[in-house]
Amino acid sequence: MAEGNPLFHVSNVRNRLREIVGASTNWSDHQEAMAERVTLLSKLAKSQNDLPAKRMEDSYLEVHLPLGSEPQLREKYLTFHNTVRFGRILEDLDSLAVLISYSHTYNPAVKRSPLSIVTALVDKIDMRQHIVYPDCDIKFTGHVTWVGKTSIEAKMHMSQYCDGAYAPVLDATFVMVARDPENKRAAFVNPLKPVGPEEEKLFQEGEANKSRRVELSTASLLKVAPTDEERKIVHNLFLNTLDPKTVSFRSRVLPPNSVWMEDAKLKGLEICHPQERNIFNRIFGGFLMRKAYELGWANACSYGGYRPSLVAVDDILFQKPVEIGSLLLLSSQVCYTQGKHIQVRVHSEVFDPLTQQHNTTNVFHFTFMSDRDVPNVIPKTYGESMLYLDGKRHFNQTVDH
Ligand SMILES: CCCCCC(=O)SCCNC(=O)CCNC(=O)[C@H](O)C(C)(C)COP(=O)(O)OP(=O)(O)OC[C@H]1O[C@@H](n2cnc3c(N)ncnc32)[C@H](O)[C@@H]1OP(=O)(O)O
Repeated sequence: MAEGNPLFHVSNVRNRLREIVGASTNWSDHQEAMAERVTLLSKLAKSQNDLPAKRMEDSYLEVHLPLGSEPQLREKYLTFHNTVRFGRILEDLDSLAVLISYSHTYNPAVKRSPLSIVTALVDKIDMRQHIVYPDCDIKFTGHVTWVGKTSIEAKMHMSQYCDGAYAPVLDATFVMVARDPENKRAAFVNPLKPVGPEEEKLFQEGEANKSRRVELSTASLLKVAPTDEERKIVHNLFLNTLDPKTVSFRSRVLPPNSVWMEDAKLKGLEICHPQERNIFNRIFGGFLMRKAYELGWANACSYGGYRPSLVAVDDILFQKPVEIGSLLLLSSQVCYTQGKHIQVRVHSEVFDPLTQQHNTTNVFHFTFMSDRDVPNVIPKTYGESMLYLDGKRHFNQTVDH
């Protein structure tokens, strides 16, 4: 990518974002800052054709996280076991994806961007290396790889400096969505013009990713019945749990080396304080990912009896924004296992104690690996069987066989 593109220190990314949208630094000023943003409505493009096409290099960014050369940064990123907190990396990736999207939509004629860019989906994060060292410098790079009318795909890479060179750690693909200044309606983003065969390929992959997402959501088990093969799997799991001593569909016995799914849950609660807000005064997506990841990790750890490593993250869906002040209920479930692998789903919802209403805000999928084979997780109910199949689908998608 082009040389001379901006290079940021990780701690400057969020300051830069605040400047771009004119966000308040104090919670007490947030209403005033929001009122100012409303005046930017007239700056929105009426159609995508009114916006100049951008190139991939226009959004290319490099961000440094100098864990090796700035030891004072380390504390925030350190686990008890002297590795890097992956939840913190998720926060950095989220901020970077937003800054990349703002770089793509940058308009030198306006001081503040009228767009509110939010995270819609973490399509996937592939780990190329399982251990991240807390005392070596980290570098993130990334740029826009595809755009729709109001959505943007950004790909990012993280690498770590070891033995004289940067070695790849992970590749991440995020989908961001542009909204109006009040974050109420979708807003157009600049078209993207790929240059050369390499960029064409990235763009085509982005197009294919979009079609794949549509296909997956059409085949969702929340909408349609499982396939024939999946039905057989569920029926076999059911048959394996029937008590051979009784002629009954009701007496269920846990097979050896197995755990009922209902016993493989871990739950948590977050009170969403203003400190965790994003530049649009909603809860920061990276914070939600960190909390969900840590709960999912703790569940996988207690399930497998060993500290697991992360293999992949896929399909983190941000369905609804989380308002400041919400009670956020997080619920993690081991939903599929295979050999050393543990597939965990974390569901988060806001609960309104006054109306007693629950609303799903996010669903997260994480694949972990233990150092030894783990017990098989077994569904008992039909609903659990669907979670099991969904977990299996996610597992097959992320882990190479
Ligand atoms: C430091 C700063 C951090 C700031 C970042 C954050 O923290 S953000 C905080 C975390 N994220 C959030 O709070 C977002 C919560 N989710 C939402 O508000 C909403 O679900 C949403 C705005 C993302 C999407 O809403 P809708 O589905 O109603 O939007 P709409 O139908 O208008 O679609 C707008 C565009 O988004 C695309 N789109 C929507 N959902 C998508 C998905 N799951 N995967 C891919 N693309 C998706 C559509 O194809 C369309 O693109 P095209 O028009 O191109 O076809």
